Amino acid sequence: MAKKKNDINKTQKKPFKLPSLKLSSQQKLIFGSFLIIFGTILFMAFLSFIFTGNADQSSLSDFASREVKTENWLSKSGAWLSDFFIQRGFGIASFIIAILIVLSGVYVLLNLNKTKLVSHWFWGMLSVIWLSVLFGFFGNSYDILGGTIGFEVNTYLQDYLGILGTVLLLVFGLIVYLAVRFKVTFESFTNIFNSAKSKIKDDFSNTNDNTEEPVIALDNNLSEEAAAIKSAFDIPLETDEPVLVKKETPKPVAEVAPLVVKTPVFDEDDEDDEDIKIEVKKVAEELSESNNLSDKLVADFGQFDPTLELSKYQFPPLDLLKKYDSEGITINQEELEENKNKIVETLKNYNIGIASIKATIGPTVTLYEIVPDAGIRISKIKNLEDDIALSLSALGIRIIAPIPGKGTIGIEVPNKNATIVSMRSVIASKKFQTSDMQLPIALGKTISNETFVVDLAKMPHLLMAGATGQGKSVGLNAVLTSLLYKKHPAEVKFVLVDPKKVELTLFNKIERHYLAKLPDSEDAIITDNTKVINTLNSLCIEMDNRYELLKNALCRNIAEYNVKFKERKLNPNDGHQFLPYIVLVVDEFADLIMTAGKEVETPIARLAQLARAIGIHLIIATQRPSVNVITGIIKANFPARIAFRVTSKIDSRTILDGSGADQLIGRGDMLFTQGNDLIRVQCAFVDTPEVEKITDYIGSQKAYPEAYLLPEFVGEESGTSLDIDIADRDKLFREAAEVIVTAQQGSASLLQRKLKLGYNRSGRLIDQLEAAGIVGPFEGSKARQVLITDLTALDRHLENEIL
Ligand SMILES: Nc1ncnc2c1ncn2[C@@H]1O[C@H](COP(=O)(O)OP(=O)(O)OP(=O)(O)O)[C@@H](O)[C@H]1O
Repeated sequence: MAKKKNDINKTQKKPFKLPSLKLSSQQKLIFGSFLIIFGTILFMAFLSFIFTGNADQSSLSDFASREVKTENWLSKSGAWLSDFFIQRGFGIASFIIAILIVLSGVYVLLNLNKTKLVSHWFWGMLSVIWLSVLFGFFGNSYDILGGTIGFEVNTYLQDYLGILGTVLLLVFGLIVYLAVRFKVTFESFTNIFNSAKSKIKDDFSNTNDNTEEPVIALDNNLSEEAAAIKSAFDIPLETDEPVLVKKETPKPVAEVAPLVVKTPVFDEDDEDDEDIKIEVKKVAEELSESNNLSDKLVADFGQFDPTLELSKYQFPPLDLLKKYDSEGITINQEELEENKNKIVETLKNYNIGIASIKATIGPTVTLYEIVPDAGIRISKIKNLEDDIALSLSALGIRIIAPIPGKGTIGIEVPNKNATIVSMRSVIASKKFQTSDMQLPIALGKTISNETFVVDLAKMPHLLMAGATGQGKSVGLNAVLTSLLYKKHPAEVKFVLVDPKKVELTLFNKIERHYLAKLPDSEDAIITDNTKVINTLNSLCIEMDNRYELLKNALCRNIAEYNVKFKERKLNPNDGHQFLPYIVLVVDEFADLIMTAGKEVETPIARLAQLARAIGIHLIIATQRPSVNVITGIIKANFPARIAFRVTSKIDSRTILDGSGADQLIGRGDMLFTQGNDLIRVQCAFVDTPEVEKITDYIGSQKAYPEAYLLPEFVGEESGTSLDIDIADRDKLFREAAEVIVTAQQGSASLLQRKLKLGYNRSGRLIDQLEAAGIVGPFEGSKARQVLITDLTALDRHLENEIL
């Protein structure tokens, strides 16, 4: 068994592989052009040698001497090279070598298939040898024809085979060459012969007006053999009328009979069979090509570039952002010492000894890490928070006991002079510039003065809370600015909800670049609460539509989907398109939830639960982080939270599930969490004039014809009660009825799938169908009963309704 396997392995030919010689583009240019020039030099020298070879004969021995003149076009080198290749080598067949060298140069330069080049060299050199041996016959009178090698090999062969034997050997060599190289067969010879013959015959018949007689006469003159060859060729030419005449003529019947037997047509058929085989192979190749249509498209047009429509778009330059004088941390040694002493003393007062203390200076706070003496309870230090704050006479002291993963206790003490973390410094940081995150946000700097960059796509939604005046709006602007500096308008769209009507208005200028809106709305920035509800529901429809696209494309998330689309594996005719990320920003969420309640909460919760995979991300900011604003369902779906300073411990608990936010010092001092650790960050500061400059810069550039349009949402006003007026029915009512009747299944999710609708609209459609008596009432988890049996009955039902 094993042996058999081995045999099989042996018989399986491994494809010939050239040793890979990797050349850089520059090396290819140098090497390729060298070969082309060298080959051309050889060619010119050889050509010149034919005329000047004799004259230069004598000068070759004095190659080194400058006085000796040569007549070759390429002087001494030309004369020497020609003598080497032609006189002492292969004779005039050496021209082929020059051509092969030029060809090699072209292959290297254009990076063509090297296996083909090897084949050219192999067959080229065989031709050189064959020709030089052939020309060797004339070596005595014209020695340059075959060169020394050709002459010597020829005479050697003649010694053993004689002239005739040598000629036959060369003919045999030629046959082998033609058969192997050009796949010439015996039939192709006969075909050439036949076609020549038929041409003569055609010419002959064309010159005679009376075609019938001479053809018969010609046939009569044919020998049996010749007639057979003729018929072999005539049969495929169906329009060849003289042949028909010949077949109908009774006279040559006797000849026709053996024709059928002897006719080489069958041989030709056999050959045809072989051709068919070859064609089958071709079909297979074509098939494989069509499978890799996307590869071909990518090879022809390159990957799809979503930024093409605004290919000249310029990202805002760094100069638009302000530099601050108070930037850069200055270490105030005195302050450090003073704080350290106070900490040590305070702890000593409570009998807590310290083994070591270390300080890390951040932009707003300094972290003192202490290692207490062995045997000290951590809770004891934690309880001293207020006492330490008192003794340091500073606001915003936070004790982290212990610092996760470090085994030390941290005491964060605000610096006397806080430094501003400018947006410019975080945007310019290497960490942000080189990040390959999908939606990178440079939030600010950590306590150890490192730039803090997070990926919104990973969060996947963000909840921001903080008392008024503590830096929320600046935080939102920092988030939006980060995305503007990193993402092309084709890659991200913002849906901005701003009930305060002032904070986000600046972004109006980039409406046609970066904003998304409802088809019928005038302003892209939403300030009206009813419009917010429509927009949120529209986003839900967009989400459902995107899920449908992802499902059809067999992708798990938007990143995979977009990669597939860029690789041209998804057909735009099937509704596929490049999907930009959508970032929904809601400022003053409290205001919204107070006025719209469940109507806002439901779509927000739905988006928060489901939208992460399809690239819709939510950022919600609120002043009042109370439980009736940040409800359980919202909290559960927003694992990433930012807390600016809040006024009470309760608020801190609502937003962070723990205290800490109440001990912040304000002005952009914040705590960030993504589920586990709390990270203290100084938010980057971006002022309104800076945002204005950025939006002006972007707004002045070429834009899309309009903002990114979200799917249309038919609002609740269209009614949900069961006594729905016929005129108020949804535009898709009839279609929905047909879907339900055809499937005999009264479910809203069926409509959602088939008509690509959102949850709410399909629910409303079902209500309307119920009101129209097409489906039965709601039956809990079961699908509703369909009361109409088929489409004809449905037509009748709807017609009666109108009457
Ligand atoms: N990151 C920061 N660095 C320095 N100063 C800041 C920072 N963030 C905010 N501030 C200061 O705090 C002030 C108020 O900030 P901001 O307008 O963002 O507060 P807010 O929380 O949005 O207030 P409101 O809820 O009333 O709109 C700013 O004008 C600025 O002076």
